[in-house]
Amino acid sequence: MVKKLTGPERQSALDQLTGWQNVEDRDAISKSFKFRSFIEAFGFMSRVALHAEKLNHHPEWSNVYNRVDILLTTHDVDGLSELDMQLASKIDREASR
Ligand SMILES: C[C@H](O)[C@H](O)[C@H]1CNC2=NC(N)=NC(=O)C2=N1
Repeated sequence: MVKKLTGPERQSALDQLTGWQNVEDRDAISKSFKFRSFIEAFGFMSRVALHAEKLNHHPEWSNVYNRVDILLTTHDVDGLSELDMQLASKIDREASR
C-alpha cells in the first residue's frame, strides 16, 4: 500500500512540479489546462486515462469545451502520495505534446 506524504515530502515534491497548487479545503493538488479546441482537450484526457489505468491511480477531473480541471489525491490514504506526483508529471508531459 502506498503511503501518505509528510508535510516536507509533499512540499519538496510540489516544488518539482509547475503550476500545481494545494487545494484549499482538501488534502489534494489541482491544475487547470487549456487547449485550442475540445478535441485537443479530449485527446489529452484520453492519453492521461491510459497513464491512470497503468498506475491504477485516477484523477478527479472535469472538462468544459477546451478546458480540463484536474484534482489529484490518493483516496486510499486520504491525502497525497507518491502516485499523485507521478501522475502529475505524466499529465504535464502529455499537456505539452
Ligand atoms: C482498488 C484500487 O487499487 C484503488 O481503489 C485505487 C484506484 N484508483 C485510485 N485513484 C486515486 N486517485 N486514489 C486511490 O486511492 C485509488 N485507489
